[in-house]
Amino acid sequence: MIEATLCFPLRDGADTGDERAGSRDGGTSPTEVLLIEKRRGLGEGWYNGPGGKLEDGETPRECAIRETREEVGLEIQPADLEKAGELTFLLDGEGHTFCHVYRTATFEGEPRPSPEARPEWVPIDDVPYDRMWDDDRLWLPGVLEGRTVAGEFRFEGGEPLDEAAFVDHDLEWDVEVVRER
Ligand SMILES: Nc1[nH]c(=O)nc2c1ncn2[C@H]1C[C@H](O)[C@@H](COP(=O)(O)OP(=O)(O)OP(=O)(O)O)O1
Repeated sequence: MIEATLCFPLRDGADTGDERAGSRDGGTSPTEVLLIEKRRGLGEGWYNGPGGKLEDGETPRECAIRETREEVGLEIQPADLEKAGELTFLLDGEGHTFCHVYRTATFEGEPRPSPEARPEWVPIDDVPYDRMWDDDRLWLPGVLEGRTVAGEFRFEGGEPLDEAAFVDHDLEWDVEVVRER
């Protein structure tokens, strides 16, 4: 099974233009999430968080930090990355991808585009679910509210995964084991 990551940087919309846009202000909830429009590979043309596949010898946390740096140019410290979910994507009954989901409200830098990704801050209340993977509308709202999730999502119809049909799912919320990793 492919092991991959997704990372969702969060900020208060009022911080727009601030160098330290990522730091939370006195505990207020973030209002915007940094999504990317994926320019190539799996899910091309759709919105998602920065992320990608683990490289040899890399931990999921290291992968999420590297992919976020490579795709949108933000720097994240390992301790600032909060584990928010573990998602299993099955294709035709077989494990296809295991995805570690992270979020962070603390990072350095300003998002910039790369060959893989065009970054865009979007209001948490206005995430473009109609331009994302079909499963995202089921788990991303809770992740953006600060919850943890474990999910299994079944696709059918053969490779590639992004052309298969999403058929059903199981979700478990507020999962302690997810938060610990
Ligand atoms: N059903 C799904 N819902 C979702 O939100 N993200 C998914 C998903 N299935 C896969 N992903 C994400 C996880 C991971 O961040 C990414 C994997 O895509 P990659 O960018 O690693 O793949 P590519 O085929 O583009 O790889 P490269 O050729 O190595 O760039 O897609």
